[in-house]
Amino acid sequence: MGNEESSLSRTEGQIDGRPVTFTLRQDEETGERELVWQEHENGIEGHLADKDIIAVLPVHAQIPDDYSILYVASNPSAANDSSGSPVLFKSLLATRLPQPFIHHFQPPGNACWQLRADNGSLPNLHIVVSSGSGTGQAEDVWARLLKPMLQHVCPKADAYMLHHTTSEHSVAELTREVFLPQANDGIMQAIILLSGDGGLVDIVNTLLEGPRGKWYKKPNATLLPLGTGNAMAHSVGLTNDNTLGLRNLLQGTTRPLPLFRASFSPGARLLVNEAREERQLSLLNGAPTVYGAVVCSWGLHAGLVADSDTSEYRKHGAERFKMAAEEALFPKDGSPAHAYKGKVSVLRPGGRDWERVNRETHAYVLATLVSKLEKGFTISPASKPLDGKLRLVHFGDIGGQGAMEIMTKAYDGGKHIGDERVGYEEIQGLRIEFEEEEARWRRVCVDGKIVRVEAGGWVEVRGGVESVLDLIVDERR
Ligand SMILES: Nc1ncnc2c1ncn2[C@@H]1O[C@H](COP(=O)(O)OP(=O)(O)OP(=O)(O)O)[C@@H](O)[C@H]1O
Repeated sequence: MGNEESSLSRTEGQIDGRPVTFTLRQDEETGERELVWQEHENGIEGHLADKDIIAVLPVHAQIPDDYSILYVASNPSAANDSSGSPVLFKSLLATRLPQPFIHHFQPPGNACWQLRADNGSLPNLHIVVSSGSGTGQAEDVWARLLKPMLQHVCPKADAYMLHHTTSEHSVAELTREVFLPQANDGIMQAIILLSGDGGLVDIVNTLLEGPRGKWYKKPNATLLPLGTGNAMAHSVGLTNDNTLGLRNLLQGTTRPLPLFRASFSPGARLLVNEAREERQLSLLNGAPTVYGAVVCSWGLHAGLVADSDTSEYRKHGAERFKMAAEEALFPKDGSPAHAYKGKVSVLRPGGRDWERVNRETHAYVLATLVSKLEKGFTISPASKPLDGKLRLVHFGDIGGQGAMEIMTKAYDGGKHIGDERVGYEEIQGLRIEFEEEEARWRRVCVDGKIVRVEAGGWVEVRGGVESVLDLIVDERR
């Protein structure tokens, strides 16, 4: 958008039928941009911040001056209700908007929203409302944000299938029963996921479990970030505005979602139901296997994700990770932070041999495909959205205080990688052989899921898995 002085940035028009003067403004200090209008009749001023705007859409080809501005406004009742949608859907009808504004917010010609129909047929659109994600906002976000927006942009508002999760198995079942068979039939599917990283990972794992035929057509998925960490959403930049993923949904294009594979020794089990139960993992060539798009870790990170995965901790949102970290680094019984025993080896890009990390004990071993694990926590600053590069972050037993210093630097824009105690590099593979007696020190985190490995067991992580899903990302940001 231009500045206030440009003639292009000031027009005479209408807002919901009332004559106004539009101006584009940019705050000199913050750089934040907004559309401002002043009503001719009464001088009342209105404004819309750039960050609140979802899209600007033409109303009809025969009335080229008219556009709908779709935007969000904060939900006043959300302050006292942790399951309330933080924002609500709104729209305005605007006539003769400044051209730079239209240019900036009109979805590009290749935006997926317009491509979601195959050969002119209706899009096969699925909406997955994951009621157990995060602090339980998905239902209200569906009702007060996404649904009204779909009714606005989609002339056939019932041309979608709505799925509400009822258990931790819901997304996997839906994928097994609907997404995978349809993909194998060559049907194009678009999935809008109101969830955290977990929903995405459940879909990917189930797609990879089943046989994929010759006609397999990758579904595309878009996220409304309603989990706790929302690592993928933060890392691809879709939380840079206030629209809870809606701008990304209307303006983004498809990109293959890179994946890694974590293979385990035969006794590895998935922990569920707050670690009260364990489940078998799917087998690939006889080895229990999980796929991930975000992170595979052992040590402090895996421990705090596992320990904080209770309904009591979940009430605290992303704070739960910090609370569990505090307890792990400075245990209440006064004991030191745990030194994790095991052999860690890496396979470097282009290398053929595994190379041992020269250390007997470890505090943090984490391989990731993304830059951020939660808002502001930049674990891998070199990672670019969906670049498919697996990176390792690791450090040894440096005590609770030392680990806290490193975590604090990670929250400060990823400065930890400049700390000499931290190892950081691109890798092709990671292998850990566990040398711990106690089971809780043999827990591995794969995208929020916790796998417990048997005594003397191992895990091996490899990048470069064939993508089975496209993610919608607005790369223009
Ligand atoms: N209705 C439900 N009942 C029980 N479990 C559910 C229900 N809906 C979703 N779940 C489960 O809750 C978990 C939510 O995971 P998700 O990743 O979406 O959110 P999160 O863990 O809060 O966020 P993140 O992974 O981004 O930190 C998943 O394991 C999912 O299977």
